[in-house]
Amino acid sequence: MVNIPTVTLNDQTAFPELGLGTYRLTGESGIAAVVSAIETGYRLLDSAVNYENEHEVGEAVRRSGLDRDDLLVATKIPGRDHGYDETIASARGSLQRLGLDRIDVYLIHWPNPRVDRFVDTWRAMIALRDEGLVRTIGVSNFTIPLLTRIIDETGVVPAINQVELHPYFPQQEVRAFHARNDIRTESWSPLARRSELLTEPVVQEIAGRHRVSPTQVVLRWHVQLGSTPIPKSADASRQRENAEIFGFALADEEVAALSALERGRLWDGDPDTHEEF
Ligand SMILES: NC(=O)C1=CN([C@@H]2O[C@H](COP(=O)(O)OP(=O)(O)OC[C@H]3O[C@@H](n4cnc5c(N)ncnc54)[C@H](OP(=O)(O)O)[C@@H]3O)[C@@H](O)[C@H]2O)C=CC1
Ligand SMILES: O=C(O)C(=O)[C@@H](O)[C@H](O)C(=O)CO
Repeated sequence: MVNIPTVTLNDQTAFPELGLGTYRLTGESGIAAVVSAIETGYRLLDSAVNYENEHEVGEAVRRSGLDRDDLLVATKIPGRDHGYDETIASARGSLQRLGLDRIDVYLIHWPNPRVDRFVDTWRAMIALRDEGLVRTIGVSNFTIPLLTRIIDETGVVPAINQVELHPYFPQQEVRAFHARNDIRTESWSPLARRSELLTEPVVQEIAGRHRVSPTQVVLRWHVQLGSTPIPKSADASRQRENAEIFGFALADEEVAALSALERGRLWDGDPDTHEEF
C-alpha cells in the first residue's frame, strides 16, 4: 500500500497531499474504482452533488472496511443550491446520499458571481461546521477578489480552494494568495485530462531522467508547488502509478520548465463568467 503524506490545514485537519478525483465514477464500476483506490492508499475522495455519485462514494467507504476517521470524503454544493437555507438543505441531502453522518470536506463548487449568493452560502457552511455536520470548509474556483470578499464579510478563511491547475495553467497569482492566507491549494484536472500534456517533450525528458512515467512527473510537480492533485482514474494500476510520487523529487529547474508550459485554461471555465447549475 502507498503511504500518502499529509499537510495540516488552517483548521488543523491532516489533509492528504494527493487524493482521488471521482468525476464520472458512477454505478458498480464506480464503487469498485473508489474501493480499489482506498486499497491502494488514497484517503481523500473528491465527489460533488453534480457528479451524481455521492451514493457510490459513501458505499465505497463502507465496503473498504476502513475506520471512518481514516478517510476524508469531500463533496460540493452545486450552483442551484446557493443561499443560506438552500445550503443547509443541500448538506442534508448530501449526507443522506452519502449515507454518512459527517462531510469531511465541504466546498462551494463554483462561485456563480452573477447570482451573487456565495457569501450567504459561505455563512451557512460556517454554521454547518459549527454544528459538526461538516469538518473542513472550503471553496472551489474562487478568484482572489471572491476569496477576499468572503474573508472580509465573514472573517472566516477557507481551508481549501480547489482550482483548475496543471502545467498548462499554473495559477501563480492564486497560489501566492493562498500561501499568504494559509489556504491549501487543490488541483482539479491535474493531468489536464490526459491531453497532449503527457507527450510534451519536456515532460517526457524529465520522466526519462527520473525513470518514472510522464504522469508521475506532472503529479510530482503539483506536490512540489504545494498543491494537492486529485487525479481521476478508474483503473487500479493507474491509480497506483499516480500515487507513487513520494519517492523522488524534481529539481527546481525541472519544476520551472514544467511551469513554462503555461498556455491558459483547458476549457471555458472562467469562474467570473461560468454559471454552474
Ligand atoms: N471543482 C471543479 O470545478 C472540478 C473538479 N474536478 C475534480 O478533479 C478530478 C480530476 O479531474 P479530471 O477532469 O477527472 O481530469 P484528470 O486530469 O484527473 O484526468 C483524468 C483522465 O486521465 C486519465 N488518467 C488517469 N491516470 C492516468 C495515468 N496514470 N496514465 C494515463 N492516463 C491516466 C483518466 O483515465 P482512466 O480513468 O481510464 O485512468 C482520465 O481520462 C475530477 O474527477 C473531479 O473530482 C474536475 C473538474 C472541475
Ligand atoms: O467536474 C467538475 O467538477 C465540474 O465543475 C464540471 O463543470 C466539469 O468540469 C465539466 O467539464 C462539465 O462539463
